[in-house]
Amino acid sequence: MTTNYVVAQQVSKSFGRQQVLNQIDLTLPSGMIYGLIGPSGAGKTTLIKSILGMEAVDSGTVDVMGTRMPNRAVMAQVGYMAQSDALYETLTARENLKFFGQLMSVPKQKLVQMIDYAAGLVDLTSQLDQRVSGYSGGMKRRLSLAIALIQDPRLLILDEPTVGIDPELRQQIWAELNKLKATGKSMLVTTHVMDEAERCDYLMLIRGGIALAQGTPRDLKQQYDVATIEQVFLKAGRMQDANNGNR
Ligand SMILES: Nc1ncnc2c1ncn2[C@@H]1O[C@H](COP(=O)(O)OP(=O)(O)OP(=O)(O)O)[C@@H](O)[C@H]1O
Repeated sequence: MTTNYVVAQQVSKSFGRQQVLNQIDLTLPSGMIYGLIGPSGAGKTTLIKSILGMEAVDSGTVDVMGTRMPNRAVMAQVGYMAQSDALYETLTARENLKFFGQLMSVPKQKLVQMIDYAAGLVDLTSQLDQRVSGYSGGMKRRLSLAIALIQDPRLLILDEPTVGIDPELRQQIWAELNKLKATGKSMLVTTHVMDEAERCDYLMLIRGGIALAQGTPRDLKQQYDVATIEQVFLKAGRMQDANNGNR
C-alpha cells in the first residue's frame, strides 16, 4: 500500500503584503523523489519550511506521516538539509555527525555504522577527522547531507543539496538518492539544476508562489510540447507573464 508521507492542501503564506505561497497543493507518497523547481524567490524554501512546521502558514493544512503539522516529534523524524549549512566549525566532521546523531536519538551501536554509511555516501570518509573550519563549501554541503541522513529517515527534505558539489559526485549522490527511494524512502528536493529536475519522479514548477505546473517530467514536456524541462520552465514562465499582463 502506498502511504502519503506529505499532504499539503491549499497552503498560503504571506510575509507582510507579499504573498509568497498561494494555495499550494502537494502530495508526496512513499518511494518518490519530488522536485520543486522555480526561480529565486519563488517560494520553494518557504514551502519546505511550511511542510516541516518551521514556518506558520496563514491558511491551508500540512500533514506529515499522517500527523498535522506543526509537530515537533514528527519534525525530528524528517531528515532536513537546509540551504545554508548549520555546522560546528571547530569540531571535526565525525564529531558533527556524532553530535547530530545523538540529538536525533540514534542508538549508540547504530551511530558508528550510520556515520560510516553517511560519510561514505558523500565521499568524506578520508576527511572525517578534519575540522570543518578547513572544509571547502562543497565539502560542507556534503557533510550537511550526511547529517540529514544520520537517523536513517523515511522522509528527506533537501534544499538545494548539490550546490557547490562537482558533477561526478553529484551523479553519485543522485544514484544514492535513487537507492534510498527503492527502499521506500521519499525525498522532496529543491533545485535550480535542470538536469536534476529531469531525474525527479514528479515536479512542481513554482513561480511567484503559484504552482504553475505539476507532473512527471515526461508529462510536463508533453503538456508544454517541448523537449526539456528547462524549456517547460521558460514557456510556463512566459505564459504566466502573458496572463498577468492581460489582467
Ligand atoms: N522571513 C521572511 N520575511 C520576509 N520575507 C521573506 C522571509 N522568508 C522569505 N521571504 C521572501 O519570500 C519570498 C520567497 O522566498 P523563498 O526563500 O521561499 O524563495 P526560494 O524559491 O526558496 O528562493 P531561492 O531559490 O533563492 O532559495 C522571497 O521574496 C523572500 O524574500
